[in-house]
Amino acid sequence: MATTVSEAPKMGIEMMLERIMGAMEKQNQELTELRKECSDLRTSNRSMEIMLQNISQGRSNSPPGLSAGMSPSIGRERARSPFLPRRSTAQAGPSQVLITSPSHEVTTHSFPFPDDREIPGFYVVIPAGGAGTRLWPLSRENHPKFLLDVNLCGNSLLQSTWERLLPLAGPSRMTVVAGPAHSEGILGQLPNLDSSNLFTEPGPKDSMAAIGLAAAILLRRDPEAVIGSFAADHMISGEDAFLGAVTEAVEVAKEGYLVTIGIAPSHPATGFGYIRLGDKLGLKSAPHSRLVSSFKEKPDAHTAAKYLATGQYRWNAGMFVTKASLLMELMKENCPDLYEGLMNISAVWDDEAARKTALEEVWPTLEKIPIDNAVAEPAAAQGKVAVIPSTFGWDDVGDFSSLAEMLPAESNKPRVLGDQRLVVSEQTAGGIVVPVSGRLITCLGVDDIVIVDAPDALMVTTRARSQEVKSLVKKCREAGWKNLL
Ligand SMILES: Nc1nc2c(ncn2[C@@H]2O[C@H](COP(=O)(O)OP(=O)(O)O[C@H]3O[C@H](CO)[C@@H](O)[C@H](O)[C@@H]3O)[C@@H](O)[C@H]2O)c(=O)[nH]1
Repeated sequence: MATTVSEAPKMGIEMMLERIMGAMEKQNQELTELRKECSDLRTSNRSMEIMLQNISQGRSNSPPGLSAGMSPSIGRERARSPFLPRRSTAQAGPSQVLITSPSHEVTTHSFPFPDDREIPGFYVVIPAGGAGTRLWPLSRENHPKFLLDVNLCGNSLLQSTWERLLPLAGPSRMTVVAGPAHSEGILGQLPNLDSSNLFTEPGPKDSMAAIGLAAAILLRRDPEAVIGSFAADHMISGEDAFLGAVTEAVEVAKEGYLVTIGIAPSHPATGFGYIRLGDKLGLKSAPHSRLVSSFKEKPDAHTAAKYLATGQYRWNAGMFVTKASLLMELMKENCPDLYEGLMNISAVWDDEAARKTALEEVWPTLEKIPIDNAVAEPAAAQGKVAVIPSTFGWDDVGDFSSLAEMLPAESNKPRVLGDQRLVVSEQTAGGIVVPVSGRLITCLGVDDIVIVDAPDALMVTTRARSQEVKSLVKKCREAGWKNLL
């Protein structure tokens, strides 16, 4: 059809617009490519930096099973797992920690604290045992949860625990109890830990034997010692509130109590101890302290719900502050064989040959029991346990679901722990994806999913069942996959 005179300018404008749009699109494409090149360059620079750092520190080794990751855009950038911290605490500057409280409020804060809070005669004991199997395949027997930088903040959970408590005890009164398989890893991560303060146990005998061993040794070194045991693998926010609570706990411990720290419960969890608040102690130096009228370790769901409804209960944070002498007395009363065994071992601790013999002979005979059942429950019934109800954020990073809570959420997307570029998703809400192997992970329409993609093992579950990863690990063991656990 012929073009009329009135249509001619319109055609010209349309063509011009088309050309402009075309040029803009081309520019956009070029910009996208440039951005990608920049990002790749940044990544490869970072990876070279890390490689150089590792070479200069003689740390080119990777953990078995967590090595060589590949991705189309980032090549072989991951010589080691990103979940193993690259720095020891001596080299680490103030670190940012991303933490959630039971109310799921996420906060960040910096360490270290001012060092004028040291408490003379106060010793920190960090029992570091257990693999944290609910975080498999991130955690392994050789690289348990406490040695991992689970939220990629730059510090392992153990290093964060150390830095958090250092201001109260100073390096000479910081101690760790762990198995021989982890000694090297612990000393590597905590270069300021005095080797004589690393109490190596021949094998896992649960928390009473571990904390009791430290108490028995410290009691011989300092009969007036007040000790505080703090799990190696918890996350805490609100440093002032935390240090304040521990300082109050020490004051109460000096009065002859076994002191716990109480966390306001957010749901009827069955994996925690429950503390029933009793009367106020009325101590000037510890204004928040209260007596504990009962202590129940890990009640069933029904009982936990009943406790919650009363408003009278707190979760036990897994921290115990007490005179070393009182802890030993309580052990003597409630588990006399364990007491005797530990006293015998501690008597020869400083003589290497005698210690070795005592450990070989006595350790295997010791009762395997958590401190909560061994002494906290019976001592509470006798009115010997106190509590400082806490106001700080606390999480025991028990499983992938609690790990997910620490990450910022975006609607209709899973939370990604690691390289965001490796996860492409569509209508996938509420889950968590951990891309470790370096390959692309895609998901469509699967809500609340948990995907952990290590180079040698892929774990898929739901957030609701992430507590049960432990049983999956057991099954893998039975199926002959011990080398991957
Ligand atoms: N060295 C060593 N440490 C151990 C051993 N067994 C446990 N531990 C350490 O002792 C602490 C507590 O042990 P868990 O086994 O992790 O205890 P839990 O089931 O989490 O329960 C405890 O903590 C809860 C809070 O997380 C509490 O609510 C509960 O009452 C209890 O105290 C952790 O730091 C753990 O590494 C062992 O054999 N050896």
